[in-house]
Amino acid sequence: MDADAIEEGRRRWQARYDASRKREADFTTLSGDPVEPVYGPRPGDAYEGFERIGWPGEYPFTRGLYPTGYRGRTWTIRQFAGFGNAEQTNERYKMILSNGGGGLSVAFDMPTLMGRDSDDPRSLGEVGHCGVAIDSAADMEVLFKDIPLGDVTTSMTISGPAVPVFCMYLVAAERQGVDPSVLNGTLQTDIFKEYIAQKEWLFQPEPHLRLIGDLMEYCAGGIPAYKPLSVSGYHIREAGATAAQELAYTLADGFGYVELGLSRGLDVDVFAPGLSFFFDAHVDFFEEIAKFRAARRIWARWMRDVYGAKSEKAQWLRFHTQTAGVSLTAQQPYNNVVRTAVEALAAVLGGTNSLHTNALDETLALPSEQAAEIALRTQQVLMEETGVANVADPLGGSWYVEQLTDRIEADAEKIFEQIKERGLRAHPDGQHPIGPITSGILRGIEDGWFTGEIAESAFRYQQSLEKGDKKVVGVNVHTGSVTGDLEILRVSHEVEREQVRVLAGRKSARDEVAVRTALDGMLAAARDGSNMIEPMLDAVRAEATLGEICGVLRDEWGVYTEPAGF
Ligand SMILES: CC(C)(COP(=O)(O)OP(=O)(O)OC[C@H]1O[C@@H](n2cnc3c(N)ncnc32)[C@H](O)[C@@H]1OP(=O)(O)O)[C@@H](O)C(=O)NCCC(=O)NCCSC(=O)CCC(=O)O
Repeated sequence: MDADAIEEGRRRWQARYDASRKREADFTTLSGDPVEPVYGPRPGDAYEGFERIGWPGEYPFTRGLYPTGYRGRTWTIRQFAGFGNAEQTNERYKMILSNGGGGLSVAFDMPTLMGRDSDDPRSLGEVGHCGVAIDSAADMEVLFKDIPLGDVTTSMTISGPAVPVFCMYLVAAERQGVDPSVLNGTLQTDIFKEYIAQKEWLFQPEPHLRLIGDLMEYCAGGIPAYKPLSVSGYHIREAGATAAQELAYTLADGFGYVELGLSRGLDVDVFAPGLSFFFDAHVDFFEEIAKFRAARRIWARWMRDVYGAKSEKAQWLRFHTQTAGVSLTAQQPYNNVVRTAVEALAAVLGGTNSLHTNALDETLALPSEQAAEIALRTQQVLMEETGVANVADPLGGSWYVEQLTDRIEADAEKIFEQIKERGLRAHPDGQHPIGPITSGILRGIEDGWFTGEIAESAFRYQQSLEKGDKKVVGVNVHTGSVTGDLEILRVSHEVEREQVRVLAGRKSARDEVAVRTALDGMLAAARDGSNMIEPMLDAVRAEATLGEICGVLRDEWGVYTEPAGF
């Protein structure tokens, strides 16, 4: 790009920056010297390929979504939390919010993630262990007791039974007297990544996609700020994918949901802002920063050029980041604080919108209160002390980071081509039921391609670790240690007994006829193809449990069994 065009861009950025609201904060270095909100080429310098980098707040958004960067608003500190029953988790949320957490993020226990009630025999031993147990709207009410749902953004990490859980959240809001249309938050809902990596699905992909389409339609129509999908690379990466695979599979999944919305006749400029993303921040500092920058650029280009999005918000890739659980070690666990800080810094330099920092004890158990506090404080040290929120995309223009960004983007584009080819193998006539990328994803799930590719990458990394080419402190290098064991959080099995007892009480107190009638209404909608959200809300209002709702649908749609692969 020639020097004049760069200057014109700088003037455009400056005008938008001047017109934007900024935080009341001291934007100088520790020594008191002023810093600019963003840096670019020196005036008069040309820069080849600058259109790929650009200025913060404008297409292709490589440098961030806002002209102000974090001067307008810092990232949301959103710590993923949940354990035991709704009451215990509610206390943890109040602790997080009173200590400066900016939003909530619900971790559910395994039975809830699989759409089972706490009294289901398959739930035995798992209730309240890896997250909070939620059986019905009554639990959801307790979970958010004294937390005004209209004022706090809440993320819920659940995909298989995401839609009934969303209905419970809506009913909890109704019972607080909050108008559901003002709710703002995020539901994970990303079923593609369940088949690819996380493995917590309920049905075959098609009925899941139908439910997701219903949800997108419902939110686009009535809850404009709510994000019904958090397209997740985190679990794909944690399963062993490379940075480029994480990026490409996740963005492809996102394209799949866009194709789903379009196939339902929805307006891309209306529903696309409801798609958000969730990435891993692994320990290779610069590669991660490049990955985040490439993510925004690729998404904006595809949304504009392939799917016809005209509004900026529909071209924006907004993302949450979690530091890499898989990088933490049980050996010398205090070192995990350092790893997490480095990973969190990469997320921030990559312009994350929201961030979770892992606790140092997470390889061993759910975080203790002390470990959870250190994780929270890690973000606050970055935000308040280091000056990283002063300048937008401070690594923009670094030869290394720009080349890494280009390389990861090119790698991702190659993977999109492979996915499209798989789609064409499934539909050689080019007649795709939802869209070309979706066909490729479904084919890749069916024939085990994604899982195979991820397993290959995981295997290669493990080999290099075992050969000592890659090093992990405390594991294959610097293994001697004088630090003692950690106190870890243990969730008592008493929680399970109590949850089952409370559930039995609620079931005996409800109007059984109302429950049956509502479940029948939901089944009728499942059969006649109409939008299922309203009838599901009725079932939830009648205190039908998660297991009952999912049970009706399992009976109707069947369950999914993964094909064996070698
Ligand atoms: C979009 C995100 C990513 C973030 O939403 P947030 O509300 O926190 O932030 P945001 O949208 O960026 O910002 C809030 C509002 O401020 C505005 N805003 C932000 N920065 C601004 C700036 N500089 N100038 C002007 N406005 C600005 C935004 O446009 C938005 O307003 P408007 O709303 O008006 O636009 C959302 O989807 C989210 O919260 N995701 C979290 C997902 C999550 O927690 N997942 C946990 C998975 S945990 C998991 O899977 C477990 C893994 C494991 O451990 O196993």
